[in-house]
Amino acid sequence: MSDEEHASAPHWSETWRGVEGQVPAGPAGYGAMIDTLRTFLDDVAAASPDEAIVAALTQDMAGWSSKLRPLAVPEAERIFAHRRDLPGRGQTMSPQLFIDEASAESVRGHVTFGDYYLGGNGAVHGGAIPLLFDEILGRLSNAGTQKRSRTAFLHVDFRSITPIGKRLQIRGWFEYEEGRKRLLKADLRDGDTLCAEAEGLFVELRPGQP
Ligand SMILES: CCCCCCCC(=O)SCCNC(=O)CCNC(=O)[C@H](O)C(C)(C)COP(=O)(O)OP(=O)(O)OC[C@H]1O[C@@H](n2cnc3c(N)ncnc32)[C@H](O)[C@@H]1OP(=O)(O)O
Repeated sequence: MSDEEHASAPHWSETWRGVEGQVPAGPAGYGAMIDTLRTFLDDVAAASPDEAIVAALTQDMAGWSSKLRPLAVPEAERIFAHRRDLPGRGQTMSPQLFIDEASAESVRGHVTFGDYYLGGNGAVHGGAIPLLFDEILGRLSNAGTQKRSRTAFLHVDFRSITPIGKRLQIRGWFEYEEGRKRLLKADLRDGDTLCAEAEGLFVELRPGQP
């Protein structure tokens, strides 16, 4: 998907876009580069390359690392994971989350775990699913007029296998707020099948807390 297609896709509600503030513009094509990186990681995970391909790939990747290393900037100036206008925030640590509907109280979206997230026997790795829940609930906790919070705990129940390569539905919502504490819940479904559900406590940061 091109940056233009990303930008016109109905992914962020105005509510989320408004509260999440400015995003770094970044160079044209950044979203497409991250999409290519995601596909690349899936291809690496799925392939059984021969020795020549492994050697060539290692050399190519090392070449790109040496081009990128001198371009490193401080965290505040980084683009990776800061493009909140793009599905998946322009990062590859967690799977690409597409938001279909969002408000300050709840959010609904979809996600497909590629081969990169395979645990075994066609099931998504058990560590990749909490990443997704933390992503969606962390963003929801900080939506609306909320002050910034951090995850204090994230409890995940794995109810059935989460399949690789299938479009899954994800929802998140506020349960309650009490002082600085916000309890949020989320679930991940494959059609009618509940794959996993989560409960997270997010604690509003005091001034000066990192
Ligand atoms: C765009 C980005 C999207 C992705 C978002 C991702 C969000 C994240 O993952 S953040 C990274 C992971 N989280 C962290 O690193 C947090 C590390 N922990 C901390 O910084 C602190 O422990 C923090 C801020 C959570 C709480 O510390 P502090 O502010 O001192 O709170 P504290 O005063 O101890 O507790 C406040 C209340 O929360 C409760 N609480 C705090 N931690 C817990 C916990 N783990 N379990 C249960 N209750 C807790 C306390 O009991 C207290 O309750 P009450 O007011 O009823 O007495």
